[in-house]
Amino acid sequence: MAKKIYFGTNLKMYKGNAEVVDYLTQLSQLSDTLPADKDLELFVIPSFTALSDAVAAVRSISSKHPIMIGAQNMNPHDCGQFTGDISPLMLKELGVRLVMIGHSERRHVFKETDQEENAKVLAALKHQFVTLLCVGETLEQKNYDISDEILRTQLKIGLHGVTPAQLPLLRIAYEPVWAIGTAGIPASADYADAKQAVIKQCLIELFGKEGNKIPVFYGGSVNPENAPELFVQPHIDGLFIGRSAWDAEKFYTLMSGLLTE
Ligand SMILES: O=C[C@H](O)COP(=O)(O)O
Repeated sequence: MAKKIYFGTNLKMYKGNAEVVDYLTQLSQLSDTLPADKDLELFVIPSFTALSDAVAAVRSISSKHPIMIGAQNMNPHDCGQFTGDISPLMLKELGVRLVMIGHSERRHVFKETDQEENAKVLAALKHQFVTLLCVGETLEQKNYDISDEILRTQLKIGLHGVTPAQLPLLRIAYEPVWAIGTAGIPASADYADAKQAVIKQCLIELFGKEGNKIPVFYGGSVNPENAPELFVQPHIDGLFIGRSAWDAEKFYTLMSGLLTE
């Protein structure tokens, strides 16, 4: 069977509700024209305020490749005294299917720890969300040549207590912090692939041969120029894109170019 291919985008704090609905309407129509014989998982992760209408928008358009809607963060508790936070039950109620945990901006701007990411991962899996754990080293850590240790630590703590039965819901995104966003320097395909191999090896150590089935994506300044080389790397199962995917047509063009090559 052909290998499953993954494409996703995190809209960060850039699109309001109306803009997300327009974007998803356009992207759903376009995704329907992507090659029907490809096994694709497409996901879009908008801000919390757009989630309800985002779910409705993708449900209202039939596409051969439906888009899964995800949340950018989640409190691990079902309810409680956590003003300003959003619980798994609230996301479930809206029909959200995926939760992203430990994005670089959550870790470095909001100072979330590996232990906090672990509590969120366990809660997301308990509630049957597709659970996307992001990992990645900072430039300082890269310069100290401790990237592998950092990735292994983030995975070993972040995934502590995950059971083999939960693995089909798990996704990992490797996003080197220095490669992300407007100030980011894209990782070379060789570097990205080498780190993805470290991640895959660690997943095998944690979960045995089932660990090798966990999809691992690359993210960090993916663009139309570097996507083709990244996409064909042996340890990269999908691309997780920011800026280059925020225009539906450009995202579609990037995906269709890779799928028809
Ligand atoms: O969540 C997505 C990543 O942070 C990548 O963003 P970027 O492609 O704009 O660097």
